[in-house]
Amino acid sequence: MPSDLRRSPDDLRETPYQRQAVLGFRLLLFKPALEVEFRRYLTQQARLTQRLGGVALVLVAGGYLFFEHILLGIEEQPWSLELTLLRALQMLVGGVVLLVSFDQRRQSAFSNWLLGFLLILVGVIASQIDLFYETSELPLKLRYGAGLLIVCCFFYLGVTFWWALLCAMVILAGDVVLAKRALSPDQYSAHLIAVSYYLLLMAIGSISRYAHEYSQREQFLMRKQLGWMAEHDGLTGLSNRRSFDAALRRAVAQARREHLPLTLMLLDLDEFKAYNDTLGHPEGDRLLQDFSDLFERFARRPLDLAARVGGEEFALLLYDCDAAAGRQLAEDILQRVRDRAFPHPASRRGTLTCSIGMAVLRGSETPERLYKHADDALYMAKQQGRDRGVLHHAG
Ligand SMILES: Nc1nc2c(ncn2[C@@H]2O[C@H](COP(=O)(O)OP(=O)(O)OP(=O)(O)O)[C@@H](O)[C@H]2O)c(=O)[nH]1
Repeated sequence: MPSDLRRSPDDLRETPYQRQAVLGFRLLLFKPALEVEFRRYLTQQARLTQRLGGVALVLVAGGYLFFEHILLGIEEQPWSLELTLLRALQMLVGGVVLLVSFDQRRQSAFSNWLLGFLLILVGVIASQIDLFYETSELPLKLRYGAGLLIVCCFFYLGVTFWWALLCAMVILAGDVVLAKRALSPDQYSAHLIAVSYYLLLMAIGSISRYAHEYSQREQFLMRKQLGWMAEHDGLTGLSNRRSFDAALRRAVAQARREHLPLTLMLLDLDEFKAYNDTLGHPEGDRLLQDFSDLFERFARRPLDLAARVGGEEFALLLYDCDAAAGRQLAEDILQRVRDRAFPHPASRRGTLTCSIGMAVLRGSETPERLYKHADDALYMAKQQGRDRGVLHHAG
């Protein structure tokens, strides 16, 4: 595990990815919500190999069918029709794998078990075909098809380790059961050599797949962590300025298209420099975190966004919110901060207060202009004595 992922400093907000990295995943399982996300990631990663696997299965099964009919002349065998049907079924499964790999919407939800089931099906068919040859008098006998499928469980299709292991074990058990039924005691004893070879393949496949999936999980956590860091503020866990700017641009475009009001609120802690100077920077950081926990609850709708856009400056984007509703919400925030009474020994009140500047999107105003208006209103709130909200007026 990379050391920077393992670290979870007290002063930074821990992400689910860091938490999982600290907890570890030796059993190749994440916490349920993260596991769902990982499965989606895994299926996306395996899409190409699934496609190749599906095409390979159609070509290999089709190629064998051609070879068996044209070159081996299996028509004389009593099991010729069954073999043809089984080969056709293998080709059909290849087609289904191909289709599954293109069905992006449903893929991650059920592909793990569906692909596992298909692997078992093709594996058991391969066992049965091996046994046809084993009991025949043909000079050339095709063998070890089941072994090939055991290996395929661990690679190519993006099936998770435990599920792949279970599939491989079912194929192996199926092979043993079919062989016991179809072969004479002598033939069965000889067949056990193939079984031991399958066991070996299963062990090699398991070890390789375990190591591979472990590093895939590690990579997943790293990527997610990096993605999170690019969009969030490490101290408070709120969206950062960068993702806020992007959200603001999107919200302005959407509000204009839907003819809905959009309010931007900029909020600044009052006399925070004095707080830092009196209690120290680490206490200042803690206050920023506590304040963020309170503040982010005011982003209630799906398109609302709470962000930390500067040192002690926060922004709240309120979609489908007009001036009256924005004013009311600003009052609620100010009151909530007063009620929470964060001690601020260096302030006149003795507890923390904040100031809010608001602007409502007008006409063809740009996101930058909207931000500027909210910033001007915040400046006025500070000028008018702090602990208040001011709405920017046109003109
Ligand atoms: N602890 C801590 N302080 C920060 C952080 N970012 C900025 N600050 C401090 O926030 C303070 C902001 O000070 P000012 O801009 O003068 O604002 P203020 O003291 O709140 O005054 P008013 O806004 O006018 O009420 C500065 O002392 C910064 O060092 C941070 O991440 N952690």
